[in-house]
Amino acid sequence: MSEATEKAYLEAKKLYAKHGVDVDAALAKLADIKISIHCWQGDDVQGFLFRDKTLSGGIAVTGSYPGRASTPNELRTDLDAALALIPGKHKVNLHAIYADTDEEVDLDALEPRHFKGWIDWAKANGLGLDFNPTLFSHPKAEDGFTLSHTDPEIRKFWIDHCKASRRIAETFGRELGQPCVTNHWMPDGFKDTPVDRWSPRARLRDSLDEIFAEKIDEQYNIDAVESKLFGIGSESYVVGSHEFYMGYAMSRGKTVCLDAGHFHPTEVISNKLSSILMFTDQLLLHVSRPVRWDSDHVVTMDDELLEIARELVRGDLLPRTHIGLDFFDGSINHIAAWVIGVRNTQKALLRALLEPIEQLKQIEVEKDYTSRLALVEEFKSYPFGAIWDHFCDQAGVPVREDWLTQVKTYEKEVLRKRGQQSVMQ
Ligand SMILES: C[C@H](O)[C@H](O)[C@@H](O)C(=O)CO
Ligand SMILES: [Mn+2]
Repeated sequence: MSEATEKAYLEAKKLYAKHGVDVDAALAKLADIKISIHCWQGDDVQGFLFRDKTLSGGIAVTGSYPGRASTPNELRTDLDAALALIPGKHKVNLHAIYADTDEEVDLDALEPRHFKGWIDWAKANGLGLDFNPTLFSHPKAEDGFTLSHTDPEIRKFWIDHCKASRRIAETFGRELGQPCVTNHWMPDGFKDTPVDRWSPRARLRDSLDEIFAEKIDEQYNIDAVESKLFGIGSESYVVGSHEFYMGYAMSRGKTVCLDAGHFHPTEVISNKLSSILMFTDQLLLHVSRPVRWDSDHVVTMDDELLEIARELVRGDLLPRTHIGLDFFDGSINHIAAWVIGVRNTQKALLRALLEPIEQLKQIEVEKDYTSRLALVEEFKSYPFGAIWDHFCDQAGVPVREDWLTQVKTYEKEVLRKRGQQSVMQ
């Protein structure tokens, strides 16, 4: 560590200690938090199974930054490059379309062996894996309906795909010694106001019940369900709404997934965490950033990210929350996007861990709202950056923006040599 970094760290530590904040304990907690890094930022949600299919499902990637991964090996090499710039040991979140196989296999016939390359790589790198069935970018999802489709044949195809996905996830969990979270998200919905809101939801409920009827040990696989308010082409009605999945998860013992970009523009997920975890065991987060119509911009250190982190820390909700990221930006360096998103999420958690929580809670109980506001505001400018620099240094990853130099070198030596691909979706 440079002398200046060390000095700044020791000075900062003294300031926090004045308020009874144990910086070492905060850093130990931070080191234990795994972030699930979504593989799909690395290739603009293209996957490897259906290379000629364009992205569907009411989500979109814009931008054509050169060098996106187009093979499993390239994607893993890119993830290696990003992970080298991120402190701690994490998880990687795969979608079914990222199968590593030369076989021509459809989604309903996928098996754990099609993901052997990922399992071997995760094992070698001490990483966990999470999973998602892919219910989009496929001919059988072309009219925007999957598990709630009116055609029983199409529903069966997607039910079989989700069943296959849970078996793959179970293998991930068993092989890697840590549970795999399998998140079920599907785009089903109508562009315009439907006449019948009930029937698609009844069909979705029944399809999910059939998928989850197969017992899989929760030690290896945790099932989550992700709602959405609207997508492109499903502006008026989404079958899997927030209320639908709240009810479904609560009644079936499943895990709710909250995506920060899936609610009304002024509605925030930070205010939902304590309510949901009051009544369920676990929660999955898709940390993202909505911007107007888009739910998936790269995570920045904005107010909502900080508030999510504070809720998790102040409510002691971290042990019951799986933190995943979900964004895809094709207009910037794909590796930098991962690094920015993960490091920001970690930094927000550190800021929350460095707050004098007991003192603030006591002040609130005493109804001294003036001191509450004053202290919370003052703590926003406490020198958490010096503590973060120390954490990065101890973890052997670049301090501050030094990581960008490595990304630029990687771009020059690896990404630019892959050639210019057109990725505008
Ligand atoms: C690719 C993911 O499954 C997708 O982003 C989903 O999680 C989502 O948020 C869709 O809007
Ligand atoms: Mn999501």
